Amino acid sequence: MAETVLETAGLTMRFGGVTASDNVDFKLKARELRCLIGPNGAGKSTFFKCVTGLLTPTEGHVFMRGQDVTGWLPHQVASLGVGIKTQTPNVMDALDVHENIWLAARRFFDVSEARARTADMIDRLALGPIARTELGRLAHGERQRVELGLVAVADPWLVLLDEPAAGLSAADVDRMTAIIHEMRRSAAVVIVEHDMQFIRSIAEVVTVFHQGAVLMEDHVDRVMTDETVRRVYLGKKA
Ligand SMILES: Nc1ncnc2c1ncn2[C@@H]1O[C@H](COP(=O)(O)OP(=O)(O)OP(=O)(O)O)[C@@H](O)[C@H]1O
Repeated sequence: MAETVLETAGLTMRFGGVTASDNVDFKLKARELRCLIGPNGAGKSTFFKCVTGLLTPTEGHVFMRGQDVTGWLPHQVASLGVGIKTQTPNVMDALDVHENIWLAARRFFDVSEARARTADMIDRLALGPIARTELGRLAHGERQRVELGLVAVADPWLVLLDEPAAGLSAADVDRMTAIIHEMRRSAAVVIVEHDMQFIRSIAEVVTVFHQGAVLMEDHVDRVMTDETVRRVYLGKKA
């Protein structure tokens, strides 16, 4: 049976009187892809932040490959070999694409390995034409592609992505999908996403959040046709 790479047990986060994450038990297997969906305020981001170390849960635990990482900071979680893409860009605008990817690779590999991986990533992401362009000058879709490159170049075994398709064109979403599929050859992937078209195109098992708790966890096709999910959380158009 595939190894469980990410698990939460009773994960709870309260902000004053608001229970943003409510006793969430979650399990993800090696090379599994899981989308987290739910309406605004359902608790997806809070769950994501507790898992990535941006927030310390009020109660409960986060385990990665069996290790209790509850309360670890994001850079400590990342040092385990976990790729994290938050909604806040983690790039250096004054440096060019090549330099950004090189720095990300160098955190994990020696000089020659980092050099090879940087070149390979630029090639795979078709970033060659903009390799010497400063990040600050790139279009949104190009930046998102670079940010995914920063995650992928470290060869993570677990990838956590918060709204990777936000604001992307259809062509950029296609590229993003291809990159995610490629990462999945060696990594489990969690994606928090609003874009239903993207979810339909990429998702397998989907976890639906509502009021901080898990409402349903099933294959995307069954989730999309579930009456409760459709009526209450996705709207009739979904
Ligand atoms: N820092 C905070 N302080 C107080 N309340 C918060 C904080 N962060 C989130 N909340 C509340 O927790 C609940 C869950 O919010 P969260 O952002 O996790 O939901 P979400 O599903 O990610 O929503 P969205 O899709 O809009 O991003 C909401 O009621 C929100 O107002």
